Amino acid sequence: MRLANKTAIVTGASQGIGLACAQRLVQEGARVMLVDIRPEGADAAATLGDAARFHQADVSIKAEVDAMMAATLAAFGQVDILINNAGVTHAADFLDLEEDDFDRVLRINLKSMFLCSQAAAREMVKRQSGCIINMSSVNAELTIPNQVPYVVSKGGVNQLTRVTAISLAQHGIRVNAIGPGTILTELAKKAVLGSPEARHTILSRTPLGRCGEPEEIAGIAAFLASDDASYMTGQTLYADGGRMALNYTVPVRE
Ligand SMILES: NC(=O)C1=CN([C@@H]2O[C@H](COP(=O)(O)OP(=O)(O)OC[C@H]3O[C@@H](n4cnc5c(N)ncnc54)[C@H](O)[C@@H]3O)[C@@H](O)[C@H]2O)C=CC1
Ligand SMILES: C[C@H](O)[C@@H]1OC(=O)[C@H](O)[C@@H]1O
Repeated sequence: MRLANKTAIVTGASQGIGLACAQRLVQEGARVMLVDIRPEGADAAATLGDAARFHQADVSIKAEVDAMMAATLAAFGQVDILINNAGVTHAADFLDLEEDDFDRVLRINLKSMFLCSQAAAREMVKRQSGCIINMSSVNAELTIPNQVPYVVSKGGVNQLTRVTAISLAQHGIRVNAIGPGTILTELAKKAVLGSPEARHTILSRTPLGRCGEPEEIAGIAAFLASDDASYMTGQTLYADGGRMALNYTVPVRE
């Protein structure tokens, strides 16, 4: 129960990594506001009992972020932890990519993290303590040709993590990121696991020989949110099956 009496906001929490993070934080004793643009998170929150609430919001829109913060303060009275997890991707070759699609991915994957972090930090400053966790990716440093705005947004997430960390350290607020590899969620199934060939390509670049599970990322989030990470800020922790350590392919074991 490393997070007893803490209040967390998790964005993109209706499914996937965000839902796993919300579930793990509740297991660790936190109260959690699950936030998502889709209403399905309400059912997930209901399964978590009194420790969880759901708020529907598009976290790339400031007015909706302000409403999310107000709802969290009304429900729980404080904000100690923010997990900026909401994210999307859009597949298109560079020459075919539309401006609106580029803007949408950057707005959701990067600008939303600035908006939510600023709103949460203004509350955390009052208590001179807090923790922000941004969901980055191995694709902050590796690239996928038809994922232009996605890889750009994730590179920005790593820098946003660093600049937010040095801006808020004086207030006792830590800011770190997690860089998952390929995790078995709807996003990855759509983006890179859509065919046996694509799956083989991913596994040929993953020394541990498998994709990750959302719960494996949630465990890292719980660590970063806890006092076990009290001297960590400005860092990106990669949980990728060894992908970032690899510069060649490995035999696929299926
Ligand atoms: N699944 C993977 O292999 C990896 C995922 N990630 C990152 O992890 C995060 C979560 O990804 P997954 O769980 O795989 O995705 P997912 O697609 O399963 O879940 C993302 C959730 O975010 C919500 N969302 C989207 N736009 C939103 C908005 N504007 N406001 C509020 N909620 C919004 C969606 O409704 C959805 O419930 C993303 O930031 C993604 O980039 C990073 C590396 C690997
Ligand atoms: C869209 C990506 O390909 C997806 O999300 C990530 O960051 C992982 O690399 C997944 O494959």
